[in-house]
Amino acid sequence: MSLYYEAAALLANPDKTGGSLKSRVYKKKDLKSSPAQLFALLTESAKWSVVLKGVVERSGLLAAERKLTPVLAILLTHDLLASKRGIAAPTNHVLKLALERHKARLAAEFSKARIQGGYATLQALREAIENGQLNEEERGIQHTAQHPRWVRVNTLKSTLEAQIRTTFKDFAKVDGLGQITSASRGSKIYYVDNNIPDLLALPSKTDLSKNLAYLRGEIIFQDKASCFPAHLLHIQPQDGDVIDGCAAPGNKTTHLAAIVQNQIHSELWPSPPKIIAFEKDKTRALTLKKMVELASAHEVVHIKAGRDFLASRPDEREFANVGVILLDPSCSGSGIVGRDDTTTMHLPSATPTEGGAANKDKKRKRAKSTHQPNNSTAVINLDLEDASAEETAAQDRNIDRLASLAAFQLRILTHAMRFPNARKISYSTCSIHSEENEAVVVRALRSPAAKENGWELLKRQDQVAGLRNWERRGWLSNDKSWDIDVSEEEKDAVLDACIRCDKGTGDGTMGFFVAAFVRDSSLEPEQPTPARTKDTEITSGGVDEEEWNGFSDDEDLALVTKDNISAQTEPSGRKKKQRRRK
Ligand SMILES: C[S@@+](CC[C@H](N)C(=O)[O-])C[C@H]1O[C@@H](n2cnc3c(N)ncnc32)[C@H](O)[C@@H]1O
Repeated sequence: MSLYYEAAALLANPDKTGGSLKSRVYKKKDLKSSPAQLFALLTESAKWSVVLKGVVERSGLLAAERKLTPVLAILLTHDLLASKRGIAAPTNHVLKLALERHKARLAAEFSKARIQGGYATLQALREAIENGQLNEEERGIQHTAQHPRWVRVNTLKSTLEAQIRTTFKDFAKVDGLGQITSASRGSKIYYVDNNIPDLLALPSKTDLSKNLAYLRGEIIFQDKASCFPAHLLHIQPQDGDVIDGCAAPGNKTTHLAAIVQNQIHSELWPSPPKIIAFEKDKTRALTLKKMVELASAHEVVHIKAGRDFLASRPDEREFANVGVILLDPSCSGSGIVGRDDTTTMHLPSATPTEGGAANKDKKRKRAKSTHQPNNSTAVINLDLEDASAEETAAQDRNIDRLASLAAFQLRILTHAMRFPNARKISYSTCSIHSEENEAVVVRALRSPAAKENGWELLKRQDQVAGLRNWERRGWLSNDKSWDIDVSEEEKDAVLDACIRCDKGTGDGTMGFFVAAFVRDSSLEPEQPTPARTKDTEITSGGVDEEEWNGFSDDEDLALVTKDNISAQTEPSGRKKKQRRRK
């Protein structure tokens, strides 16, 4: 099989092998071509596909050459037009012959696209592609603002000042984010964010992956929007313990830990607080553990590996001092922007005649994949590395999927509302769909859990300064997303309390949503009732031990035991005293 057929087969992935593109290429046993050559061909072609898609479409290549698929067309035109080596096949190879027949037309279309895009030379176009500065629009290639590389300084290990003095000593400070999003490759500049403390923006392709500060966990790559939930909770010493209900890979958990740790020396803090981090998926819990340890958050964070937050009992003694809950549940991921370790292959559509009945019988060979040849917006999204993302980007807006995600998100939110001493909850998603966002918030407010326990939305005027001033508030992505009877006044109040980040804006964030709930302070919380013996058995030692499938030194179990002991010996006046201080 030629290099190109092998590459196309790897993309089509008919066996549905999991993992990143890199692991699929390098782990495949029976390859004829070299894995390095295959990986380079696929990733480079994907980068260039933003330009090559239009070139192939305008040349009529797919209509004329029936043996070509959209993927093969991109791979071959890449090597023909953009690679110094040319097409890696013998002169008489059927694919090479097919491309050679259209070489003049393809080259002309390629030059036209380059000139229309404003690139005087091929080298200039190459640099723009390397920098990810091109975006596909209907009529050609366009420049696009770059998504910054956001870096949160982990104050558990370092300070903003120390990082500026060391890691970023060769970088110049700029006053506007615009200078970061329009910076050219390799620019050594940084911008200190004015909404979130200890957050820096750097030009998109700044590679810090081998930097010591990153490897030591002193800095963490975290999108600005993803820092909103922990900041919005505005945790105070008297708030008690914190639950992170959906924790892996741990960006928000470690952010919470940094916030809590900064205040730990406060006299107001009645006892060392803990952050209880639930993660249902055992594999992701391992990533969480690594991240927590690297960030030096392990003294504060107690990981509940493989544990479902929905199965937790709010009235367990262990949670008696939980005053704050952060919920960042699984969502459609529709707000995610391409990470540096992802790439997209844009596929050319076939000619208008291709989908016609006459052609249907011709049984043309087309690689099976997520794309359809006649879909002009067809893309294949590729994870290059086996990185652990907060969420996986959604391919489409599937109504049924949104409805089931929204039902799960509502369940998790209303479950949190039943923790007897909880006073603050944040709810966030990296989705742009209001079905998963504003609609979940309204339904939660209407739920018995909210009404019985006196939960209401944290109004904009009561939000922490950096987020009160944030201009992007809630909105409805479509009228049907909110099929609840809500007065205009109520709707305005809800939308104003909700915070949005939109992708592709000058804010340089991903698409994101967050809202916070607070408890009506006139309602005295119920004293937590000790869980019955049977329930204790269900949620502690015995079952955990059976289910445990992760770390060998079972710190979760140790914690449960310790907490149970401390709960039993804790003076009962402590919680009352704390509440009086509020
Ligand atoms: C969006 S991700 C969380 C990202 C994380 N908050 C961060 O900032 O790094 C959602 C996580 O919740 C986990 N999850 C989903 N349902 C859960 C449940 N019922 N209990 C605990 N974890 C859950 C998923 O496995 C996934 O790792």
